[in-house]
Order: sequence, then structure tokens, then C-alpha cells
Amino acid sequence: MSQATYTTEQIARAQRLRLRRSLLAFLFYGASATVLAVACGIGLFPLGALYIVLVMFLCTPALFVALIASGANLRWRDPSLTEAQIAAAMLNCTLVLTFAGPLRGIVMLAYILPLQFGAFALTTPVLLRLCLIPAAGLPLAIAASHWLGMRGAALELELVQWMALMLVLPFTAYVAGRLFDYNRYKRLSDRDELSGLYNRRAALAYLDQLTRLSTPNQVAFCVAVLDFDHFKQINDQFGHAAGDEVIRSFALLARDTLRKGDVIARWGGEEFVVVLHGDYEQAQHSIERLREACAGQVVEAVGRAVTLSAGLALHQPGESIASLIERADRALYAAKHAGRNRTELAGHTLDRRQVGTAA
Ligand SMILES: Nc1nc2c(ncn2[C@@H]2O[C@H](COP(=O)(O)OP(=O)(O)OP(=O)(O)O)[C@@H](O)[C@H]2O)c(=O)[nH]1
Repeated sequence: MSQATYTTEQIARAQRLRLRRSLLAFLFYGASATVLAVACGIGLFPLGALYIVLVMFLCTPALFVALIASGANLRWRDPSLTEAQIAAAMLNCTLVLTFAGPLRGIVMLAYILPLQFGAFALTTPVLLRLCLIPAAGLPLAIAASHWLGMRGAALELELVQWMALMLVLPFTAYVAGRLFDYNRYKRLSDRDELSGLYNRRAALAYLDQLTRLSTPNQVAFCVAVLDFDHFKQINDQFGHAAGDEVIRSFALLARDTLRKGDVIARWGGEEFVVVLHGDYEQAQHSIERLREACAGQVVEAVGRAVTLSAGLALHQPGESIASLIERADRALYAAKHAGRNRTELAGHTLDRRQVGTAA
């Protein structure tokens, strides 16, 4: 598999996610439109304004969905268009506020909602920059509504409400931005830089959690230790960068091949650990599928497939992580000895059974 091929796959996956998120905006706008329609029904929002707002509420998410579906978003610095979508939602909120009359005091709180979508995705400075829209937009909406003769509260009250909003919004932006920082830090500390997989620390934390669950409730899980065959030769023959490429393409293959819920981590060097849920048979199936997929995937940087060997161990109730890994490691050693490109099961006794062989 070439670098270009899996980059395309990654982009397609990210685009699907972005599209799903943008489609969710229809729900947000739909719910807001329903509230406004009710307000209109009881005479608190003008019908003519409702039509204008409905058109905007339909066109705005449709525009973003079209940009993402067509791939035009990929030309943006942030292809998720998160900042643009939040800005658009805030502008729409300003439009509603222009016609909100006596409802303005409560409707202005709706500025907080789009900001929350920026949590985990945008930094505090960007979120604070977005707060400039309500900071300037709300006074403009108030001025326009007074000019249109649709005033809500007394100007003094409107001013105090605006000031209160200016207190709440930057604080919300700050908290949302901190969530982004936390998320980024967590990703950096849990992930292996080269492969993008979980690192050893994250895998150990996950295993620790599982072993705690496993003892009283008998949650079955297995651990596999995987290791590329003759990887030193790959490095010696094609160079370290090509070796890195093998690791990267394997990481992508593993993500696509393993079952949902199986967790793979780069244990170190060219060694990986997979935590597999279910019993021995199911785990064995999953690892064999991965091993076979790896053996069948030509890595462009080296012009051939690179095989791997695996050792699989079923966690015994009360067993420590170190013992579990050691048993899987011993099974891996046996797989290497038995000729590589195969999976060996770690028996609870000394008896080990070969379960997969090279084609
Ligand atoms: N390119 C690259 N190579 C690495 C990395 N980490 C470890 N290696 C190399 O992986 C190789 C592992 O070699 P060995 O432990 O001898 O094992 P092997 O050649 O795979 O042989 P078997 O495991 O017995 O099949 C060494 O040459 C390491 O330098 C890495 O991040 N990138």
C-alpha cells in the first residue's frame, strides 16, 4: 500500500466524520426553528421575520454540507470549518435577536451554544475571537430593532444584558479552549508519534483497567504481542525511513482490520500489543485476520509485504499484566522459532498449540 493510497483513505474517513458533524447542525437549527415557530404562534416573534430566519436556518447548514460533500473544504486551513460554522451560527443568532423584541434577554443566551461546539476543537484565542461577533452584533441588533420600531426592553436594561453576556461568553470560551488544550495534551501523552497508535503507557493504563474489571466479573480478554519478521533486514536493505513506513502502514491496516473494541498499541520499536475482547477463539480469529492482511499487503517503500509473528495469551482471573504479557511474549518467541509469519497460543500449561502458518 502506498503512502498516497492511505493518505486518501485517511482523508475520506475524516471527510465522512466532518459530513456527519455538519449534518448534525440541521438538528441544531431545526430545534431552534421549532422554538421560534412556537414563539411566533403565541405572538412573540413576527411571522415575516420567521420566514427570513427559516431560510437562513436551512441555507446555512446546507452550505457547509455542500462545501464538505464537494471537497471544497479541503482548501481551507481548517477543513472541518469549525470556526466558520460557529461564526455562521452566531451571525444567525444575531439575526434572530434583531427581531426577538421582548425575548431578546433570553434568546441572547443562545450565543453560548455554538461556542460549546468549539470545545475540544478550537483554541482559547480563536474562541475569544468568535466572541467579537456577539460583542459587536448584539448592539447592532438592538440598534436595528429600535430603528425598526421593534424594541424589547428599555435601552438601559438592554445595555446591562449585553454587559452580562460579555461576562459569560469569554468565560465559556476560556473553558472550551481549556478542553481543547486538555484533549491535545491527552492525545500527545497517549499516542505514539510515528504510528499514531496508542503508546505503551496508554496500553498499560487500559490493561490495568481491564484486569480490575476482569477479576470480579470474569470479563474475558486476550493480549497478543506482535513483532515484524526480520525487520532489521528491512532497515539494512531499504533504510530506516522505509522501516518507518512499514510501521506506519501497518498501523493503518490494523485500525481497519481489527474488530471495533480491540485496542492496538505500539509497545516499542517494531513490537505491538493488541488487547482483544472475547474468548481465545474470537481473539485468535481477529489476530489471524490481521496477520494474514499484513502478509498480503505490499508496502510500497520496500516493494513487498512484511510479515509478522504473534503470540496470544488469554487473561486468567487474577493474573497480573506482567505475567500476561510474559506469556504472550513467550508464545511470540515460539512463533519465531517455528518459522515466523504465524500465531502461537500461550497455553496455561506448557503445552502450546500452533494456530496459523504461512501460506
Ligand atoms: N525503521 C525503524 N526501525 C526500528 C524502529 N524501532 C526498532 N527498529 C529496528 O527493528 C529492528 C529489530 O531487529 P531484531 O530485534 O533483530 O529483530 P528482527 O530483525 O525483526 O528479527 P526477528 O524479530 O527475529 O524476526 C532493529 O534493527 C531496530 O533498529 C523504528 O522505530 N523504526
